[in-house]
Amino acid sequence: MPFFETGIANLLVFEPRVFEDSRGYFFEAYNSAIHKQQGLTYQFIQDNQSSSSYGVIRGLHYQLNPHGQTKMVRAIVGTIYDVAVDLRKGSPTFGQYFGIELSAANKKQLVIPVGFAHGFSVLTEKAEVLYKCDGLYNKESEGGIIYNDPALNINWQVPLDKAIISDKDLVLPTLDACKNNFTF
Ligand SMILES: Cc1cn([C@H]2C[C@H](O)[C@@H](COP(=O)(O)OP(=O)(O)O[C@H]3O[C@@H](C)C(=O)[C@@H](O)[C@H]3O)O2)c(=O)[nH]c1=O
Repeated sequence: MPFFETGIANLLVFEPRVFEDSRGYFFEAYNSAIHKQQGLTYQFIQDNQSSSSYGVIRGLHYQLNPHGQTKMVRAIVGTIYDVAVDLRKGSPTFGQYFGIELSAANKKQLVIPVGFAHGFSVLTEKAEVLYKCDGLYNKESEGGIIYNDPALNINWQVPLDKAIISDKDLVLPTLDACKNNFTF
């Protein structure tokens, strides 16, 4: 199976089999049957794409239930450091994060279940990120955690004094300040 554990339950890395020949390469970026064989039964209904320059940090974001989203994230241009924070009530890894480089070159994807906050930093001059979601965007359910929460202590792998961050993300609360709102 092309899925690998991360040390956080149900947070998985997907590594597709890549077929290379004289024309270039081919791979299945998503095949629902392979996910079903792994016991993953979500149905993706929204695809998002964003482009960012070096030093951008987006996140950490989540949507509250019943609008929580499973996300399957990859970089199709450049390299990102992708981060998922476990927000699931009662999880032995609550408040812990997993980070991984996802790149156009390594073709890895992070499968992030409902109950995680998600964010990424951009490690190359430019990165384009594509992610599938099994729930639609719901502005009223959006929530987030500040990228530099000392309790999370995320190493974003870019200089934080030069990071490019949206006004919205700069005023997000710490995990401690919002943890009682979670419905996961
Ligand atoms: C996320 C989203 C945003 N938008 C709009 C709202 C806003 O005007 C504009 C930009 O939105 P944001 O600033 O929230 O974009 P961004 O900061 O890239 O938000 C994304 O960050 C990553 C880390 C995630 O995990 C995503 O789920 C999403 O939250 O796009 C949609 O129309 N649909 C969507 O699904």
